[in-house]
Amino acid sequence: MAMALNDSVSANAMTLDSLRDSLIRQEDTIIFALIERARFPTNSPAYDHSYAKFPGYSGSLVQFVVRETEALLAKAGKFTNPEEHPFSPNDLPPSEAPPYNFTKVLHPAAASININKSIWNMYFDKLLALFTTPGDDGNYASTAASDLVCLQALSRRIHYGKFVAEVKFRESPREYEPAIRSQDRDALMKLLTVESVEELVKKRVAKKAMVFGQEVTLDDNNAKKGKCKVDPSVVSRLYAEWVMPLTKVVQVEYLLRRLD
Ligand SMILES: C=C(O[C@@H]1C=C(C(=O)O)C=C[C@H]1O)C(=O)O
Repeated sequence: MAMALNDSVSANAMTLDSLRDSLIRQEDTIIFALIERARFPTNSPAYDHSYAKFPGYSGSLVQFVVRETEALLAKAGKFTNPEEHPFSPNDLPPSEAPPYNFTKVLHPAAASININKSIWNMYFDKLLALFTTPGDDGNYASTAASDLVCLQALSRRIHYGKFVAEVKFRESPREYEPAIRSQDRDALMKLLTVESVEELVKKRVAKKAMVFGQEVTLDDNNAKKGKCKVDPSVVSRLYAEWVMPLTKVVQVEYLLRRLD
């Protein structure tokens, strides 16, 4: 069973297997988020800087929604959890919630790693066009809210690389230490890569997209063998080209600082 890392039991029992279970569960979250976003057409005005002017703000509607939503969630304490990473880190108010003592698993340098800019660019410049249909139905605010759910799910999964790297380091510090001391990114990348696991992930996410994206009917004879709500090959490509490589970038960035 996948448990949140802020559970003290799981912090003690944190293993590569338990982290991989969590990554597997997060696949469901990501795929359902994509399915929800795919209900809307591309709705390009949401991303157009000249579409609207919100008072005191310059930028696209989606940037406005992300910044304002994150500001609210920051006040409510969301980003005090080391699993969460904001997309607008420079504009955030402090938490107004009582502090929670999250179990300290990571090296303190982890806090300086946030690759959401790369995730943002990947999502808007590459992924979005692959799983939405061209068109405009005017639902820009709901579309932007759906985008943020996708971005947050992807970000959480990709930044989980910090915890994966920590466990890999703890399991074999003597293998990692020389590469960390010589700040050798390529050697670290090689050490932490497990191709057999990556192959399974690609196949499993395609299968999940097929299962989760089916039309469910009570009459099996009439079951529509139609299109999936999100193309399984796009989900597999998302993981192969972006999610897993970015997770590994986070792992390398974390390990480079692990002995600071
Ligand atoms: C996350 C891990 O590290 C690497 C990244 C993977 C991923 O992002 O799914 C899978 C295998 C590894 O190459 C892991 O070993 O589970």
